[in-house]
Amino acid sequence: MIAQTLGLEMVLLRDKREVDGCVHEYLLRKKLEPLDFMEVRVAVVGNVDAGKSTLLGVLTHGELDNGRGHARQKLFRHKHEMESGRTSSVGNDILGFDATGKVVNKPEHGNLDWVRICEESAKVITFIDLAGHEKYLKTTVFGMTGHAPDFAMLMVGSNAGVIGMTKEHLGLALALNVPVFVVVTKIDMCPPNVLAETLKLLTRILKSPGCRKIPVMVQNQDDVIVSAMNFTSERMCPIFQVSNVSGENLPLLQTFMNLLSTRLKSLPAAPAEFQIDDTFSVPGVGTVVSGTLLQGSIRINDVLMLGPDALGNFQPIAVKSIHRKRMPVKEVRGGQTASFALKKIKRSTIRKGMVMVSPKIEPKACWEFESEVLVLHHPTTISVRYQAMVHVGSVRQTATIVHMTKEHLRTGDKCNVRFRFIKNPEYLKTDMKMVFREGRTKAIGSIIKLHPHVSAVAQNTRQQRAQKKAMEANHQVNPANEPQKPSKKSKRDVSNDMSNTNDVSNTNDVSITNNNIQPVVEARVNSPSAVAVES
Ligand SMILES: Nc1nc2c(ncn2[C@@H]2O[C@H](COP(=O)(O)OP(=O)(O)OP(=O)(O)O)[C@@H](O)[C@H]2O)c(=O)[nH]1
Repeated sequence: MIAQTLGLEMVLLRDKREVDGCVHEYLLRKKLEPLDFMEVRVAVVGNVDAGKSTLLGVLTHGELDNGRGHARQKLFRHKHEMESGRTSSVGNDILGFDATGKVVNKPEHGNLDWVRICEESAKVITFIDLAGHEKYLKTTVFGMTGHAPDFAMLMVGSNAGVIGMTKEHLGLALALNVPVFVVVTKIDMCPPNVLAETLKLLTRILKSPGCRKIPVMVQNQDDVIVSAMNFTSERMCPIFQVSNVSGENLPLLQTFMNLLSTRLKSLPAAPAEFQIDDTFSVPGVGTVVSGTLLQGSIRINDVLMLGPDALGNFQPIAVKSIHRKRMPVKEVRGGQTASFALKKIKRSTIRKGMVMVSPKIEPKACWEFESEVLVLHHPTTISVRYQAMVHVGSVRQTATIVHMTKEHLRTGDKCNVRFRFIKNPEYLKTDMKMVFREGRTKAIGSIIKLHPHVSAVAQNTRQQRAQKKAMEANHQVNPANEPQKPSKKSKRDVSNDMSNTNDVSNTNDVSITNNNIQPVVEARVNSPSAVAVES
C-alpha cells in the first residue's frame, strides 16, 4: 500500500530466513513518465581480446558468441575494426530494463530500435565500449574522462590473466574515482588452475596499497544483491566470472546492472552545465553537439553560453531540438547524455572540450590553472617547461608546466603544479580530476585553483577606467594640472616589447596570469590603451 501511494513498482529480490521469521527484500522503482528513464553509464575497459565488445554484443543483443568474434560484429563502427577485430573508437550501446527488471532489448535490435528500448525502459545502461590496445590509449582516456561514466567494468580474459593495459585502465579508474567491478571472461575455455591463478593475482592487485579495494566474488543471486547494494562505496569491487559462449553467470551480471544507479546528482535547480564530447553536421538539421549534462536542466529554445573560443569568449546560442538516445525529447536533466541541434552556428567553430552553460554562471575561460599532482610513472624527472597532454572532463589539450612547488618531480612525487594550455583557453572548475600523460609518463591530480582569462576588451576597459580615475584624482588635488595623456610608444618600442613577450598564443588578446600581464602583439600595435598597459 505504501508503494502504491508513492507510485512505486515493487519487485521481490530475495527471501532471507531468520531464526524468528523471514525477511523479504524488494526493489522499489519509481514509475517514470512514459518517455523518461534513468540512465547509468558504464565504461568498459580491459586489455585487447579480453572480450569487451563481445560481452556487450551478447548483453545487448541477447545472442551468445561463437568464440570467433560473432557477437562483437554488431558493435563495430568502422570497416577497419571489422577487419582487425580491434576496437579503435569510443563505441556505444544500450541495455534497457523495464520497471520489473526484465531486459527490454531484442536479439535483432538495430540502431532504429533504440527509441523502442528507451520507451519501454525504466532504466537504460549506456555502455561506453573503449579500446584495449595501447595505440588507442588517448581515446580510452578521453572515454573515461569525457563521457563521465558512473562505473567502470574492467574485463579480464581468464586464460590471458592480468596483462597489458589491464593495470593501466584500473589505475585510470582509480585516479578518476570511478567505482570498478571486474568481469573475468572466457571461463568456458580456461583450465581451472589457470583461472584460479588469474583470480589470485587479481585479488592481490585489488587489495594492494595502491588500490585498497575489497574484492567480492559474486557467485549467486545473494552475492549480487549484497554487492549491488554496497557498491556505492568506491572501495567495494565485485568480481564476476562469465562465459560469452556458454552464457554461464551472465544472468548474475544482468541482475547486477539492473540494480546499479547513477552517481551524478541531477541538481535540477542548479544552472545548466553541459560538456561537449562530440560534434556532428546532420543534413537538414545543421550542427549537432553531443555530451553530458552535469547539472541543471535544459529545454528546447533555452539560450546557453557556448565556449570558450580561441579568444576565451562565450557566445549565446539557442537550442533548436534535443535528442536523448536518438529519441526527441523536450527536456534533459543533470546526469543525462543528450544531443542538441543548434541554431546558426558552424560545426567547425565548435570543438570537443567546449561547454554550453547557463548565462547565470557567467563562465570564464582560463589559460592557466593549478593542480595538486601525483606522478604515477616517469622514466626520469619532470621539471618546468615539460609538456604533455592534459585530460580534464572532455578537455584534451597539451599543456606546459610553468611553475612547480618542487624543483623536480620523479615517480611517486606529489606537488602543486601550475599548467598553461598551449592552444586554447578552457572552461574548468576546481576539484575536477585530471590526467596528465605523454607516452608512458603518467600523472594524476585534481584542480585546486583557476587563473581566469581576461579578454583584451575587458582588460583595456579596466585600464582606461583606472587611468580616468587617476587623472580625476590628480585634477582634484591640483586643478591647474593638465590631464596627462597616456604616453604613446613608438612602433619600434612596441616591436622591442613584442620580442620580449613569452606568450605562446598568436591571438589578439591579453591574458593575465597572477599579476603577470602578458599583452599580445596586435593589441599593442593597434590600441594605444593597450600600450598603456605596459607603462
Ligand atoms: N571461448 C570464448 N571466447 C570468447 C569469450 N569472450 C570473447 N571471446 C572471443 O575473444 C575474442 C576477442 O573478443 P573481443 O570482444 O574482440 O575483445 P575486446 O576486448 O573487445 O578487444 P579490443 O576491442 O581489441 O579491445 C573474440 O574472438 C571472441 O569471440 C568467451 O567468454 N569465451
